[in-house]
Amino acid sequence: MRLSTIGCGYLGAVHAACMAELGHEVIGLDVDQGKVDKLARGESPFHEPGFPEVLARNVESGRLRFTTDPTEIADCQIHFIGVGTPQMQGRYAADMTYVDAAIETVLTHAHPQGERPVLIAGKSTVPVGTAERIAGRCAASGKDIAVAWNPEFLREGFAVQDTLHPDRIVYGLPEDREVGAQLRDILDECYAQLLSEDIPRLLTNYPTAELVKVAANSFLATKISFINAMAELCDATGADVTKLAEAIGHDDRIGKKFLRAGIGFGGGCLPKDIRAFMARAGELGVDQALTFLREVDAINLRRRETAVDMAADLFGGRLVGRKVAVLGAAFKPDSDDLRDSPALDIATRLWARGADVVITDPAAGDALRRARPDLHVVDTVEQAVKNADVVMVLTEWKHFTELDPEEMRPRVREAHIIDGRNVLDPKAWQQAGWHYQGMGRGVSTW
Ligand SMILES: NC(=O)c1ccc[n+]([C@@H]2O[C@H](COP(=O)([O-])OP(=O)(O)OC[C@H]3O[C@@H](n4cnc5c(N)ncnc54)[C@H](O)[C@@H]3O)[C@@H](O)[C@H]2O)c1
Ligand SMILES: O=c1ccn([C@@H]2O[C@H](COP(=O)(O)OP(=O)(O)O[C@H]3O[C@H](CO)[C@@H](O)[C@H](O)[C@H]3O)[C@@H](O)[C@H]2O)c(=O)[nH]1
Repeated sequence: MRLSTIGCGYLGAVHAACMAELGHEVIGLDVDQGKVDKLARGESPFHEPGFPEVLARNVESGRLRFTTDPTEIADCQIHFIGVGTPQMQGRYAADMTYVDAAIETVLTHAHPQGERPVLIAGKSTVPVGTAERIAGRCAASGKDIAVAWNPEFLREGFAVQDTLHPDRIVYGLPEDREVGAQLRDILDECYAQLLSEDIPRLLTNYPTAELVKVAANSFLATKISFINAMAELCDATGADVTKLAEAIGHDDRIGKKFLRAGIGFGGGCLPKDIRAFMARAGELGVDQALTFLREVDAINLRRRETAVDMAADLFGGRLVGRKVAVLGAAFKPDSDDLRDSPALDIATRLWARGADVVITDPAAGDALRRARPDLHVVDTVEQAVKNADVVMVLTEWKHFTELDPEEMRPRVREAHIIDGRNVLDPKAWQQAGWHYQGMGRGVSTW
């Protein structure tokens, strides 16, 4: 099939390359000339394991192309919408201007031919009601262009694997059964190879598909904030939240995943998605249903200040003149994404309280230098920790979790380590002479 992906960021570029990997002919359209030039050369504009290989292979084969010229999407059967839906400045709601612009691009340049409608398949995370609104806009255009909502659940760091082996596929379809069945068949043809692997495929109406996405992210965010609330209790009582999470996680009904306490969640999805969901619930007059998400957000943001206070408390509450080595800038390991990164936020707060902050990240260094020229960014852990008064592990890159405390000890001025992700072995660090502090990890011989 001939497909387009409108928006070639973390989601769209990976989706485009993976669809080409499935044998489709794909054109990726983006408004960012620099990004398109890189992608067209087969070079990844961001850090995502496994993506460079899939990208290069499919660009080379000619099945995958990238452009800024919208006329090139004319004869595609499906247009996947993967543009951003960021939080609006100063508000909780999602900024829908990019989605609306992408839809206008398709309506202007797509040329439906033959018996089947051209399909707009929305992958961006949007407020419930968007698909219906866009379908209305398509109908008004007079062109034979229809809409399905096909939310994306990939995780950064696992984007290729998650796109090629998703744990479920959801199609939000129009209520008209005949039209809906036609759109279902078009998507089935696109995903035939995935569906042959018995991946669950759920057919829903538009609002259900849109809600599935934000409900999933709200649940994940809630799980993380729940365990971080428990971390606060652990700090107040000397209990160990990592043991607590392990113990409750043995109950299948709770499960072990997403119970890692620490400095909390960030990234381009969870924080802005729960806020946009609350804003939309308010518009729908059901804001009370989601007031718990305010608490989820508040608990999450509190973790960042808690980490800063932990560092300050080591020096009687004053960070002025203290050298803090921050290990990690990206919002999670195996990514260079700095959007709403707890690590970067903490580094900024430390700096604002007068600390001499030196930060390093195995992948996000260049992006960090561009985004934050005010911060002192270095290439290596050795440079970062040199003469540090406290070392903070804020992104759990393997590179950091495997650090040797014995080898690190002579490099620092004062041997304080704050484990913002609860990923280090406290005993190993203590035995090497460090004062170790986790987040809600207490001090226990057990
Ligand atoms: N990043 C993820 O892991 C992920 C996973 C699932 C869903 N999502 C959702 O997918 C959407 C995209 O997220 P992302 O992380 O890829 O964002 P991103 O910022 O990395 O990418 C968005 C891209 O869209 C481009 N763009 C903006 N307006 C355009 C237009 N009119 N025409 C063509 N291109 C345009 C931008 O230049 C950018 O390259 C969001 O709604 C997000 O919530 C993201
Ligand atoms: O137990 C945990 C698990 C995660 N995190 C943090 O939570 C954030 C988000 O992590 P993760 O969900 O793995 O990353 P994303 O790539 O943002 O993926 C989420 O957001 C995407 C965009 O909507 C969805 O597609 C994915 O399904 C959803 O997991 C990161 O800062 C993690 O450090 C924790 O603090 N504790």
